[in-house]
Amino acid sequence: MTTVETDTMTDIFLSKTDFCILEGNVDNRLLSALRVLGFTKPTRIQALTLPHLLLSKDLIGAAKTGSGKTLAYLIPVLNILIKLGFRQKHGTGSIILAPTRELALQIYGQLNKLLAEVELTCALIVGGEKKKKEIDLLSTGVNIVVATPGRLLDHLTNTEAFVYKNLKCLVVDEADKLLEAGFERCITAIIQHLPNVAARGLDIPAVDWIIQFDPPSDPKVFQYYPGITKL
Ligand SMILES: Nc1ncnc2c1ncn2[C@@H]1O[C@H](COP(=O)(O)OP(=O)(O)OP(=O)(O)O)[C@@H](O)[C@H]1O
Repeated sequence: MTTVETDTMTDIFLSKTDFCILEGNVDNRLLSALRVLGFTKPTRIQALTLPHLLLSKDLIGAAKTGSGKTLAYLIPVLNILIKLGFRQKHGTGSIILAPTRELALQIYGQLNKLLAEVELTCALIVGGEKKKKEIDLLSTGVNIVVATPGRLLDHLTNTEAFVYKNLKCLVVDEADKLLEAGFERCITAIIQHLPNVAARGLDIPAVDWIIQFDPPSDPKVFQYYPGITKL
């Protein structure tokens, strides 16, 4: 897709065309999962972000709770890994970070629904669960990891069999909450472990798109996104 095509796709999406517009750009099995879920039209944040994320652009998106942000990033994340032919031997291609177990579980639930017809593997790595079980799981080569920060950092540091050198996407869900919860140091340490992501950092100038149609009431919140506190 060129930029013009990207803009056109956004326009078509915003004029309430359905997910069929993604045919040819998104794997049919993902589109089929969307149909099974009964999702026909993208929400506004999905319409605004999908054309960019499908081109693997870096993006910060802000929209109110319940607006469909999870699918907005899950569809492109899965599509990228499918396109690249990710198998268990390639290890983890995407990490999705969430501030709480509850949110991580919610994301994991949506992820599994989208993966109904796809062979990618996924795991939920959250504090409070048995570490040995997670180590065994990570050792099998898990393509998508949904995690809370503390437990993820623990595995990045201590689990030798955790293969993440092929990582392609890092999603920081509810980044403002992650930092509110005092995780900033932990997230910085996580990013230092990650190839590609660490090299580029998460600086605002390195982000291709910032899509924000429902900004937080206090703009200062943006000062606390990971990677920009030094600005
Ligand atoms: N295109 C769509 N059409 C219909 N329903 C959708 C669509 N996209 C997502 N949903 C549903 O809308 C609900 C809210 O979506 P989601 O949890 O992704 O919102 P969110 O913006 O991530 O919320 P939060 O800020 O709480 O994480 C979910 O039940 C989801 O399955």
